[in-house]
Amino acid sequence: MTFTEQLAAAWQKNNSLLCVGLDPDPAKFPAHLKGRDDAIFEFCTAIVDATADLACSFKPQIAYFAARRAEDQLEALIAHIHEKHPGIPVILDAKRGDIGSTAEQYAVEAFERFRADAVTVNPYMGRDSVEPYLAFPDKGVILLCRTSNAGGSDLQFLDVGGEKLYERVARLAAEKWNTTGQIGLVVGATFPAEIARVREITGDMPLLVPGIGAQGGDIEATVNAGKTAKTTGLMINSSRAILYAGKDENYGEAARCAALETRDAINRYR
Ligand SMILES: O=C(O)c1cc(=O)[nH]c(=O)n1[C@@H]1O[C@H](COP(=O)(O)O)[C@@H](O)[C@H]1O
Repeated sequence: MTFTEQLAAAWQKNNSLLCVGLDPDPAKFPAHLKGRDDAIFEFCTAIVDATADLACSFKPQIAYFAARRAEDQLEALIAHIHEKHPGIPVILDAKRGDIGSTAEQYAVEAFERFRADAVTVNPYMGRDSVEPYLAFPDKGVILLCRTSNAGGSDLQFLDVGGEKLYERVARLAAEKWNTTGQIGLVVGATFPAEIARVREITGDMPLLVPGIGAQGGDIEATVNAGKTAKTTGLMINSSRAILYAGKDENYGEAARCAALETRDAINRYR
C-alpha cells in the first residue's frame, strides 16, 4: 500500500484528520520517567497507544531524538507503531534538503533505517534534490510550502514573477513534480488564507498542517480552507498540546482526552 492509500484508509477508519506530533522533550516528562535510559521511547509509546485510534498519522520530529542520542529509540518507536497500530502512517519530520547524491542517503535513512512512510523535505534546492525520495514508490514526500512560523514570510512571500514563492512551490509540486502522486505539502494552520490558496492550486493533494494547539492556529478556519470535496485531504498536526496535556503518570489519558477533543473539533467543521 502506498503512503497516500494508507493515509486515505486511516482518514476513514479513525474518522480523523488529526496527526499526532511526537516531539519528546525530556524536560517536560512526568517525574516517574526522569533519568530512565528509555524515557523517550516509553513516553512516546504511551502517547501512541493512547491516541492511535484517534489519529490519521503520527509525526515524530527527528531533532528531539537526535539531540539526545536517541535515534535507536526513534527506530524502536516507529517499529512499535507499525507492529501495534498497522495502517497508521508515520511521517518522519526531518525537513531534509541537499544535492541528489546526499539526498539519496537521507532517503535511505528515512525509509530503510527508520521505516517511515513519508518524510518532510525542504524544496529550496529544487527538483533533483527531491527526486531521490520519489524513487521509493510507496513512500510520501511532504514538501515545505508555507510554514507556520512568522519568519516563513521572509522568503515564502517574495514575489517571483507575479506570484509568491510558496505559490510557485505549490504549482511546481502539483503540475510538474508530482508525476507519481507521492507528494504532499506543508502549510501552516496559522495562515488559513494561504491554505485556501494552496488547496486551489493543488487539487486534492494531501496537506500537512501544523500550527493548531500550541501555535494558536484556528481549527475552524483551517478545516474550511483546506478540506477537499471529500472532506479529507488534511493531516492537521498537534504536538505539544497533546503530549503535555497531563503532567503526571496519567499523561497518556490526558493526551487521549486532548486528542479526542481536537479530532472532534476538526470534524465539526468537515
Ligand atoms: O513540518 C512540520 O511539521 C512543521 C512545519 C511548520 O511549518 N511548522 C511546524 O510547527 N512544524 C512542526 O510541527 C510541530 C508543531 O508542534 P506544536 O506547535 O507543538 O503543535 C513541530 O514538530 C514543528 O517542527
